[in-house]
Amino acid sequence: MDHAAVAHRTDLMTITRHVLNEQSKHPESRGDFTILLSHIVLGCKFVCSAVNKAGLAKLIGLAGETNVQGEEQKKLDVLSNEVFIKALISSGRTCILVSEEDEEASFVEPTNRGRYCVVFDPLDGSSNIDCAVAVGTIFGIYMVKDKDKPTLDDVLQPGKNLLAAGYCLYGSSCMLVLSTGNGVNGFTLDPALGEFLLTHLDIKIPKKGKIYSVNEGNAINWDESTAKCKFPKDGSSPKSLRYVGSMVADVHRTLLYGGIFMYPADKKSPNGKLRVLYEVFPMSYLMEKAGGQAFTGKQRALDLVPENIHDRSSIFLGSYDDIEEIKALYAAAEEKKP
Ligand SMILES: O=P(O)(O)OC[C@H]1O[C@](O)(COP(=O)(O)O)[C@@H](O)[C@@H]1O
Ligand SMILES: [Mg+2]
Ligand SMILES: [Mg+2]
Repeated sequence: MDHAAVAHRTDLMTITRHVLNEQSKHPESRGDFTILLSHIVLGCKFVCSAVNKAGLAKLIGLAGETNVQGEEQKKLDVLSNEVFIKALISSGRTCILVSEEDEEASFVEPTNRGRYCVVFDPLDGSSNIDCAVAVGTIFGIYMVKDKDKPTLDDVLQPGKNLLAAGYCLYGSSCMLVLSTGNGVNGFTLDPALGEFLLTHLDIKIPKKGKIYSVNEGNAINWDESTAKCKFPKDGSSPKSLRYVGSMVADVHRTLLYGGIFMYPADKKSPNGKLRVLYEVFPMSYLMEKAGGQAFTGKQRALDLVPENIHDRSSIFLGSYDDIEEIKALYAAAEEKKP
């Protein structure tokens, strides 16, 4: 690593400095948000190092427990969950925590409580952990109405009320992609410095893409509209299929290259597979902030109002024009219905 070259770069923007710059635009801000984000960043660094050495540290394989989704938990699911819960509570800025791995929402002790609710998927793409394929962490942040009287309604809010959302990709490089409302930025972890540096400023998804990402293995259970999604309306050649099976990796590629990521509802899973609060909402928020769209097959994903913390939803997200075509497909199918 040519540190001298790095040191001379004027844009040596760390994620902390970026968030502080954002904070300075809000004179009323007390820095709570910045402190919360710095603890999420710490959690991501910890999980990144654990993922990188999973095979060495005997972090491969099952933990021997089953989570509320009925999924067998991987050791890294459990470790990542513990790391984020500890980091979020020790920030002293959180009030309610919702994790994919915990059946119930956690209400932080009043003595150590803050104003933010964090919904998160500590380790996304669990099926890929043991084969060292890219995985990630997904999070969304809401504000509690009254931190002295927090209720589940503070998290069962539509996604459009999110204050911020992001994900951390543990892939060939470790990247944290974040939006606090103004645009989407990407930060790459410099392993030597241990710092996330700004490498992708103001990410904008291409208006149209050549790639679609879906588990084609479910195609047999799809309805007619879903089966048509990969075929561009203009009759040009079908999009190319790319599917990692980790939502973070598939959405990250979609955000940078354009196209569609989808996990549609089907005969087998009438509500789709992905969870509204800590998968669908954060990714939909980022997609919209980057100029794309997120659609459930019926409505704008961020307008959904979840009834339970582990609700699932069908989801199509990606390039603006591609999602417009999918919305037209579903609208046409709706019109044809008797
Ligand atoms: O194996 P399938 O049915 O294609 O599902 C893959 C999807 O499930 C997930 O792995 C679910 O997330 P978790 O790994 O966090 O449970 C997504 O990352 C991914 O998009
Ligand atoms: Mg997940
Ligand atoms: Mg998970």
